[in-house]
Amino acid sequence: MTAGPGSGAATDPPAITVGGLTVRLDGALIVDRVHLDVAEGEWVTVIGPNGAGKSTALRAVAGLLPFRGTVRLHGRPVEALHRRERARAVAVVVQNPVVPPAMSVYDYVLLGRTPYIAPLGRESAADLAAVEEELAALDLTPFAHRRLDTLSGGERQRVFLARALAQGARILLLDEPTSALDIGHQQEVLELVDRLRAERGLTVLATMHDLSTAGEYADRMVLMAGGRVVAAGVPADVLTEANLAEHYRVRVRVIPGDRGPLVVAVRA
Ligand SMILES: Nc1ncnc2c1ncn2[C@@H]1O[C@H](COP(=O)(O)OP(=O)(O)OP(=O)(O)O)[C@@H](O)[C@H]1O
Repeated sequence: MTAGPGSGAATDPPAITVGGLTVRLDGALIVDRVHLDVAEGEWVTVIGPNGAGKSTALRAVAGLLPFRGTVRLHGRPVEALHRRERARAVAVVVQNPVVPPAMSVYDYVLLGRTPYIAPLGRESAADLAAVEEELAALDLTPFAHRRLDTLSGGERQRVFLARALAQGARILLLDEPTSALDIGHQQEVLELVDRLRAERGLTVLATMHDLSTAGEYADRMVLMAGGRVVAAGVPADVLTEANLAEHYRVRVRVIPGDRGPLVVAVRA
């Protein structure tokens, strides 16, 4: 399960190792003994119906939630990493982050550089250059001085991604990174992440609802339902009519496409 394009040398630990991951929230079992390895440079997307536990699993991998089991990032237990170390190792784009509404886009993206700035210190020229690079990469330069609360949903989503990229982490966790984007920006953002993955050797673990798009970009997919992994493998093995009918309770047709299976819901 760890093999895939961009895998590191045989002796390198996977970028992400998850073993027996179990999360309870307010006593309820939300993630149930999940195992998953993501190789360095690989893109794995977690799919599954609403409430399957995808976001919770992702947040646990990021070290943002207490869990049982193991989560290792480049071989190191996530809970052993200090805050700054963890932020240099893994950047997360959560769904609907709480943001200071009056903050400018520039200052918000600059927050991504916090793990590199000494406490009470000032940002360096390299920090400012990193912010400008990510703003340009996401077509956000014209918005640099706009307040966050004046942006459209899609513009905000690109700002969240810019902040995560500015963090310079080699692992990117993306929870529904394109849910607020129009089809053009959806493709633009995913292409950008894919290009940066190749250029910077990033490892991507994402959750997505658009199954065809998810299959286009992922090396491997994981289907979760009821907190458990119920299917895993290359997109063509996971995006099957039988899997989707069973776990989404919908009739679908899966058509072979140039870049992966195309999934279309059909009326009962
Ligand atoms: N504090 C909590 N106490 C109890 N249950 C919770 C708590 N927080 C979340 N849940 C439940 O955990 C389940 C999984 O939520 P999660 O957000 O991980 O699912 P998801 O697969 O990402 O769903 P979606 O596709 O809707 O975003 C949901 O049923 C949710 O209601």
